[in-house]
Amino acid sequence: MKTVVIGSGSWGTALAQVLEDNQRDVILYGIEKSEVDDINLHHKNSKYFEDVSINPSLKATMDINVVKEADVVLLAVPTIAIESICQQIDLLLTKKTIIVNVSKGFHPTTNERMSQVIRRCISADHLSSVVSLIGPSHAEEVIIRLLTTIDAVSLNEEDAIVVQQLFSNHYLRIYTGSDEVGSELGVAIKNVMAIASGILSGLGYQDNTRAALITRGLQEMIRYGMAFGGQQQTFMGLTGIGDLIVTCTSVHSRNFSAGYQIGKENTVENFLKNNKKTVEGVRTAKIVHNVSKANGIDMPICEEVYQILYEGKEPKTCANDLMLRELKREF
Ligand SMILES: NC(=O)C1=CN([C@@H]2O[C@H](COP(=O)(O)OP(=O)(O)OC[C@H]3O[C@@H](n4cnc5c(N)ncnc54)[C@H](OP(=O)(O)O)[C@@H]3O)[C@@H](O)[C@H]2O)C=CC1
Ligand SMILES: O=C(CO)COP(=O)(O)O
Repeated sequence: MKTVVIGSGSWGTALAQVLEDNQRDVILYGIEKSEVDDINLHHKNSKYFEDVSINPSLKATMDINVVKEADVVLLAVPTIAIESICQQIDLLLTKKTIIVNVSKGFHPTTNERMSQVIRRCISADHLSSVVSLIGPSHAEEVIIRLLTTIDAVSLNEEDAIVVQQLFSNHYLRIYTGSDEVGSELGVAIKNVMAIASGILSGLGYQDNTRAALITRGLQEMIRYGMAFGGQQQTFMGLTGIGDLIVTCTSVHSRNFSAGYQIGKENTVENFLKNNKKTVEGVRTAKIVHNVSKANGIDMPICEEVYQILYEGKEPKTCANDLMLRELKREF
């Protein structure tokens, strides 16, 4: 079974190495010559992993035609690039292919989940199914083979099992799941919560506050997810509380780090001016704001993050406003 991993960034490189470690037939496609050369010539991807050595058998290419022979194509690009990469590869695919999504967020203008974008852009003749490989997993840890568990979520159980078998090994354990809506909404919205968690840390709040944020943030994720047909149980799993914990508590998280800077400076200004990293929660905050308003879903934490990112509200004021909302029962 031939797999092409598209995107030679942090997550694409780490997942391609998993397949190479598993002695699968895999090639990594990238658009950035320096990253591709670094992998092929130095067995490193220094831009993302400094001096970590990667499996020397892993090969990268800048030739997109490699997808022509693929049985599985894994898309490891930011959400904003998913539509264009799907349109590009649909012209090249020659058979029904399993498309693996690992991106966490929504289409920037249609608000679709990633599997919806993929199904819209890849023609039925070329698509076996979409499998989302998602859960608590920082690339920085997977690249050095630290123990990690994630889900292969698909409406097609057979293909979810194919992906589970392909990627599982002694340091990466894959579970399967079928709640596409709940899982994709969970991993998208947790990025907004991670920004909030970083903001609170930057403001100087500590363990009590973070526990409150994670617990009440999970309630918001459940409320939003169930409004669109997600199952409550899913939010208790790897794509819910699992991914929420890892991103709200880790310095590896770009969403947490972005929030930390914003909280520390008590303003979003410098972050918006200088950020070059993939911080998916920024766009997600806007989409969650629009969709929750349109559907009457109460998302107070997400709303304050939106106010900070898009309306210039001061982080300190947001934290105070959240605390002084009308008192109510927990459940
Ligand atoms: N990093 C992680 O730990 C995890 C990330 N994810 C998710 O995975 C997705 C990708 O993130 P991540 O790998 O971290 O991002 P990175 O920013 O590390 O890498 C993204 C890569 O995609 C490349 N790229 C952008 N557009 C295209 C395109 N049209 N065709 C081919 N390559 C393209 C970028 O190239 P260039 O550098 O030239 O822009 C870059 O190499 C995100 O949605 C993220 O939420 C999920 C779990 C873990
Ligand atoms: O999704 C992730 C971990 O599960 C990666 O988080 P960041 O995008 O915040 O780095």
